[in-house]
Formats: sequence, C-alpha cells, structure tokens
Amino acid sequence: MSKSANIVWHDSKVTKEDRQKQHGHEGAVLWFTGLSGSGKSTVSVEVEKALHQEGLHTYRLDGDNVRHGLNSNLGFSPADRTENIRRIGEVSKLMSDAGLITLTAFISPYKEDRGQVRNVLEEGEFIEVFVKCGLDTCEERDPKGLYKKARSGEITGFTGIDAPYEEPVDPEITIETDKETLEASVEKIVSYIKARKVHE
Ligand SMILES: Nc1ncnc2c1ncn2[C@@H]1O[C@H](COP(=O)(O)OS(=O)(=O)O)[C@@H](OP(=O)(O)O)[C@H]1O
Ligand SMILES: Nc1ncnc2c1ncn2[C@@H]1O[C@H](COP(=O)(O)OP(=O)(O)O)[C@@H](O)[C@H]1O
Repeated sequence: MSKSANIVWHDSKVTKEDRQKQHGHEGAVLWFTGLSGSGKSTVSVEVEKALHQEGLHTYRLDGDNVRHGLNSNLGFSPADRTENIRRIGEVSKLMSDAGLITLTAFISPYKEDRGQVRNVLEEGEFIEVFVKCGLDTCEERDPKGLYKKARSGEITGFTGIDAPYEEPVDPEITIETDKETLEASVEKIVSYIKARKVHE
C-alpha cells in the first residue's frame, strides 16, 4: 500500500486562478542553478528586487538559508542533495500555487533532480536559469573560502572539485556571469518574465 493511500486531497474554495487574478499575474518558479560562486544569490537578489519594484509578488529561497531551517538535517551526499532539491521543488510548487514568483538559488547539480522539479510543476511554470561561470572564475571569487578548503581537503565532495555538476541541456535562460555584467544578466531575466506575460 502506498504511503498516501489513506490521505484525501481537500480542495479550497479559493482557487489558484482566483489568487492569480487578485495578484494580477501567474505564479512561476525561476530556478537558478550553477556552481558555488557562479552568482546565483547575487543575481537572484537583484532580479527579485526588480520584479518587486514592478509590482510582482515574489519570494526567494536560498541554499544557505534553507539549509539552516527546513533542510537542516541534510548534508551534501548525492542522496541528501536529491532530497534537498525535492523538498525545495515541493515548496516552490506551493508558493507558485499561492501565486508567487519564486526564485530559488541552489546548486542543484543533478539534471534528473531538476527534471523532477520541472515535472511536479505545471507546463511553463518552471523557468530554468543556468548561471554559467567557469570553475576558474568561481574559484578565483571564492566568496566563502570554500574552494580553498576543498582544494586543501578540509571539505570533501565539493561541487566542481570532487563532486559533479551536470550542466542544463536546454535551459529557458542562460546568463554568463564571467562574461556579462550583473545588470545585463538581471535585464535578461526580467525581460523574459515580462515577455512571458506572467504580468497582466
Ligand atoms: N560539499 C559542498 N558542495 C557544494 N556546496 C557546499 C558544500 N559544502 C557546503 N557547501 C555550501 O552549501 C551551499 C550549497 O547548498 P545547496 O543547497 O545549493 O546545494 S545542493 O543544491 O544541494 O547541491 C553552497 O553555497 P553557494 O556557494 O551559495 O552555492 C556552499 O556555500
Ligand atoms: N557578473 C556577475 N554576476 C554575479 N556575480 C558576480 C558577477 N561578477 C562578480 N560577481 C561576484 O561573484 C560572487 C558570486 O557569489 P554568490 O552570488 O554568492 O554565488 P552563488 O550564490 O552562486 O554561490 C559575488 O561575490 C559577486 O559579487
């Protein structure tokens, strides 16, 4: 028997469409993925600010923050990373259902895990943003000093050093933070959202 066999879905009287109408836009999930130090946090913070200024309803979920709370029992083994992403995917789905534009900033190194999140969301709701940046630049930036620790062996299983990062194959948006300015990356993403007419 499946774990959910005795659990019955309870509908609300306020629908997703009702909430969208009240907000004046649809929900969506901007899923930032990339190496540590590629710029996921920096860019997503600025994109959220820009969208908020446009009157859109947003919420941002960030790797470090979520790992302090909801996912504080998870580490960085492949299984824990998969569970981390599964939970964030489910939270994003709830937020999108609530009518928010959710911005997530997680390394999310496995293609299959990101694909699972895309699958739990409605068609078009998942917008994959590949934060592309060469490992050499990420390592040079080393904003938290973690690459240094990974190189010295103080941290093992670090993404890009001795753990894999599987690049997106066909992301909705690619930004190249080692080639373009922060402003250009933000503009690219905000234009995509506007063109997609999530805003009525
Ligand atoms: N082993 C290892 N590998 C990668 N990253 C590590 C590791 N240990 C700690 N950190 C810090 O945790 C942040 C990544 O957490 P995420 O939840 O985004 O990772 S994942 O999606 O589950 O792979 C990541 O933050 P960002 O630099 O913002 O990406 C690191 O600061
Ligand atoms: N074009 C750019 N876009 C984003 N970040 C940049 C850019 N150029 C330099 N940086 C710097 O790179 C670092 C990226 O760190 P962070 O946003 O924490 O990455 P991540 O969340 O992917 O680990 C920051 O110190 C940021 O100021």
